This record gives sequence, structure tokens and C-alpha cells, in this order.
Amino acid sequence: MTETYSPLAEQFAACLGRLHPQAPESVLDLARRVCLAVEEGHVCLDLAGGFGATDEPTTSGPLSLRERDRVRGLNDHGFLTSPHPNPLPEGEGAGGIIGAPGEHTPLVLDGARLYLARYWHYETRLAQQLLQRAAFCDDVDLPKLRRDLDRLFTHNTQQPDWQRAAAAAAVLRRFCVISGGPGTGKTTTVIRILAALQSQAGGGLRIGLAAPTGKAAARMQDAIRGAKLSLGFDADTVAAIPENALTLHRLLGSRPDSVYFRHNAERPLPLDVLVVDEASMIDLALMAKLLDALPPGCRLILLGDKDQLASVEAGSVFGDICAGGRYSDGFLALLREAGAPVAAAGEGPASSPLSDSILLLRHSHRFAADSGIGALARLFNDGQAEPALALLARGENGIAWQQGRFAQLKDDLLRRMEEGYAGYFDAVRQGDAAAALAAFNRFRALTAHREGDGGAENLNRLLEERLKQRRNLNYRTVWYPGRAVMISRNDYNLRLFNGDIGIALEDGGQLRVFFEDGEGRVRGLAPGRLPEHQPVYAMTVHKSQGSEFDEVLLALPDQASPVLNRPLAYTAVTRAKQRAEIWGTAEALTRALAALPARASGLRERLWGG
Ligand SMILES: Nc1ncnc2c1ncn2[C@@H]1O[C@H](COP(=O)(O)OP(=O)(O)OP(=O)(O)O)[C@@H](O)[C@H]1O
Repeated sequence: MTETYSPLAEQFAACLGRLHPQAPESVLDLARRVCLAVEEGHVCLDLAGGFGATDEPTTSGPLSLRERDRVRGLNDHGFLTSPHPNPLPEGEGAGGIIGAPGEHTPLVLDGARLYLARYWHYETRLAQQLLQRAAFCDDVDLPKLRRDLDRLFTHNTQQPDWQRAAAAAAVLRRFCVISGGPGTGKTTTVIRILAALQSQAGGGLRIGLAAPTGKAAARMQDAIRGAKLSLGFDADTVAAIPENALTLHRLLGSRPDSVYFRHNAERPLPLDVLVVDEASMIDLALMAKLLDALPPGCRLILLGDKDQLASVEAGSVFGDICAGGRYSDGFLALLREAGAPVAAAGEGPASSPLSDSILLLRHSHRFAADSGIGALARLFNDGQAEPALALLARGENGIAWQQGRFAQLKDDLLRRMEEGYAGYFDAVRQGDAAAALAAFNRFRALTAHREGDGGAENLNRLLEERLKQRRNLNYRTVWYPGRAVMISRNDYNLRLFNGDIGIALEDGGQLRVFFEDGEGRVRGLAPGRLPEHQPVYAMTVHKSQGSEFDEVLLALPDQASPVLNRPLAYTAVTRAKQRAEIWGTAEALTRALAALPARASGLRERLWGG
């Protein structure tokens, strides 16, 4: 059955087999399984608890690997149907390939978790770094902090004021995480945090702003610029808050064809404070490298939404960090002194130094109490299928539901997509690339999968056929004015990165593909120069992370699938600012909301005990 593993897993096992000719096949098979687990988003192979559900959205049909897993005793959700009876070979068979923590072996067995050595190092180093950094700063001028927060949060009326508490925590703690859904005020809070920090330091702090993708960095930059305008604090302090946000890869100094960055423990970033937005998108390896590259005294503030989908690559780092404990009495007392009292929050003992570093913003200021999107997002996040379906069926206040299977909905769906992009094609006809790129962001069709009938690839293909027919273009024509594509492979020379969106426009008698350059300008490239790319009228929810659109349409697949789960539905609907539409059956949505994926990882336990 080994032929169903990926080429990478096979090559890894073959390489180990050459280096360790005595290794039994069962050990090589475990090596393949660990490799596969990482490819599917897990950090390790959990031999005791389960294998975790795959998050990688490739197909709506049964995966061949899933079939294989079923044979091995894994159920449809990817979990072992019974504890593995004898996961490891006895005796010396694993010697040289599987070792205990600290041994130099390609695979590391830590408790019941089997890791690729590199991932074990990432995980243990990251846990150590986070726990070390989660400490109180002993140089905070508390009366000054209270005065500054009084000024900065003067308009806040909610009690308790979690934004103010989060700001106090970020000043009091070297490491702070602020998690909240859309519009809960993460940007509003972080700009105030930066003002309070500059004020504490008397100015001169070196502050970095970053996000995992170009899109997210651009959004962060716009949001920070906007928030600065209305801050109403000492002009010098406000001026000292930077506006430029970089991608994490740019911040760390990515090098072509290398997994290592220019900045690392030996060459740390020259920063006193780093704020990272959309932190739920950061995978284990990147987070470990980021923490390595921070100088010991540098503050780290992570912003994100713990309920969103985990990173595309291995790990569920942000969710693991936010797993939460109970605030310590010392922390609650400091919050009171800073004028940001909260009742004791959380369950159980203050189990980790991290407990006092995690702040959750709960109230959405973007969606009014009667907003359909806000209510739908809450119900999705709580997994409440029946009330969510009832709300959708009413179809009021910016939400809509088109019920049916893909075959029944297909024509209407394509018509709706065409209508959704009508304003965009109008802007294309005007020929202004910046305006057309902005118009393209007003609507997006989202899917669970890339492949399959209702997958992004098929929807893009079908829509492009329609668009070409309307324009009397030969079906073989690839490029036409308005063709919108997403880059799927980094090209460092062209400065184009996975996820960048480009649109084709006439320029001097030729078609060029225009991209935002992150500095508020656009630049055009000949279509032939683009690295790997696909049309992007429809995109997977995974790819939409870090982006927002005025209107979002989520097309649900008919079949059960491991990627159709609650965080996916929640992430999709929270991409919408004004209108969210669900296209699919009640069964598909109910199934999605009932499925909570878990990624195999030891990080939560290392941070929180367990
Ligand atoms: N305490 C508050 N009182 C009133 N309005 C607020 C408050 N906090 C934030 N807002 C407003 O709510 C909107 C969303 O805030 P903000 O952009 O800070 O949220 P966010 O969590 O960063 O959103 P997202 O990450 O989804 O873009 C803004 O218009 C902001 O001015």
C-alpha cells in the first residue's frame, strides 16, 4: 500500500533505508507516516491520540490517502479508531532512525508523539522562547500608564473594557497575544498600545509591523494609517508610530532557495517592539524562526483570531498559544492599578506563565447588533447549525442562502459570480489599474476545495468560459482585459509572492498584468513573465485568509470532506464586510459546523501542561 504516500514521503523513507540498511520496514513506514502527517498540517504523528484531520483542501472526493488510512484503522475524520496497539518496533530495530529527545536521530519520539527531528526542535525551542518571554516588565511606570490609558480609551464605555485591559497587558508583559473576531478593535487597541509604549519609553522605540502575507501587511498598513489619524494623542508620540508593515518573510530577510532567514539568533532584528497581525496564519516553522530572530528584550504582540483556520503549513500555533488559563492574582491587581479591571477570567489554575499574556476581545464594533454577518459568524463559531440555518433561511440583514446541490445551483451560481464582478469589469473598461484592483476586492466566491465540481478550479474554468463567450473570444484565448489571477509560486526576482493578485489591463496596445506593490502603487508585467498562477474569481477559503471583501459567496461541496469544518465556515463568513451568501445544502453546512479539526502537536501541552 506504500505507493499511496507522497513522493516526498517515499523519498524520505528511501533515503533513511539507504543510510540504515538494517532498518525494518515498519520503521520506514512510520517515517513515511510522519512525513505525511506534516504534509497534512500536523506537527507530529500522535501515536496515542490520533492522526488529526487533514486541512489541505485538494479534492472533494475521498482521498486515496484516506482510503489507505481506513485500511490502517483510521476513521473518516483521520483519527485512529483504536489506540495503536504497538506503535513502535521492539528492541534495537528503531536504533539510528528513531531516538529519544536529545538524541541525534532523523525521527524523535517524545512521549507518544513521533516527530521529524526538525519539527521537534522547532516546537521545543518555540515553547521555551514563549515561556521565557511571557514575563512582566519591571520598568513600567504604572501611574503614567493609567493616565495614558485614561486618555487613549476615553471613549470606551463597555465594562469590563477588554481593549483597555489588552493595552495594559501589552505594556506590562513582554509577550502579549490579542485575539478577537472581525471588528473587535485589534487595530484600534494596538495603535493605542504603541502610543502608550512610546510614551513610557519617552520616544525612540524601534517598532516593527508585520503580517504573514502581502495582502495582510497591506491591510494592516492601511488600518494603522487610518487609526493614527483619529488617535488624538501627543503629536510627537503619534508621529513616532510607524506606518509601514512588511511581510514576515521580508522582515526576516528571506533568501531565495533557502529555508533560513538573514535575521536569526546570531543576527537578531534591530527592534524594541514587534507587532504581527493575522498571526493565526503563521505555521510552526515560521513562528519558531521569528522568535529566534527577536532580541531578548524585544516585546512581541501577536494579533489574530484564534477561531479562524490554522496555518496552511504544519501547526496550529496561534490556537495552541491561545488555549488559555486563568489570570494570576498579581496580574489582576496590576490591571486594576492600570485602571483596566476585569473579573477573574478563565477556567482552572493559572497553569502557565502564558496565562497573563492572552487577551480576548469579544465585542464586534463593526457589526451592529442586528447585523446578519455578525450573528451568523457567532453561530458558526459556536457550531449552532439549527439557529444558523434558521437565520440563513430568513435571509435578512446582509445574509442569504441558496439551497441545493452543486448541479442544481451551477447556472445560478455562475450568473451570481458574473454579477458580483460586474462593477469590477466596469472599472477594467475605465483602464485605471488601481481602481480596478480595488473593485476586484468588493466580491469574492470562496470554496472549500481547489478541485472537484464545486471547487475553485472548476468554478474559475466555467466562469472564464462564460466571460470569453460574452466577449466573442476564442475559447483558447488565455489573456483578456480583466483576467484576474493569483500567483501560486514565489518569484523573488520579480517580487511576486504566493497569494498576490494581478489583473490584466490594456496598456499601450498590449495586455499587462497589474499588481499592488505594497507602497500604494501598482506595477504592470507582461503576462508571459508571471510565475505559476491561476484565475482567481473563485478561491479556496484557505487562500482568502488575511483578506476581506465587501461581499462573499461560499460554495459548499455536496460530499462530506475532512476540510469542510467549522473554522473553514467561520473564516469564510468573516471575510465578508457587507454581505455573506451560502450556496449549498443544509446537510453540508450542518456537517461543516459539527466538525472541529485537531492538528497533532505537542505545543499546547508544552505551553499549558496537560
Ligand atoms: N471601543 C470601541 N468603541 C467604538 N468603536 C470602536 C471601538 N473599537 C473599535 N471600534 C471601531 O470598530 C471598527 C473596527 O475596529 P478595528 O479595525 O480596530 O477592528 P479589528 O479587530 O482590527 O478588525 P479586523 O481585524 O477585522 O479588520 C472601527 O471602525 C473602529 O473605529
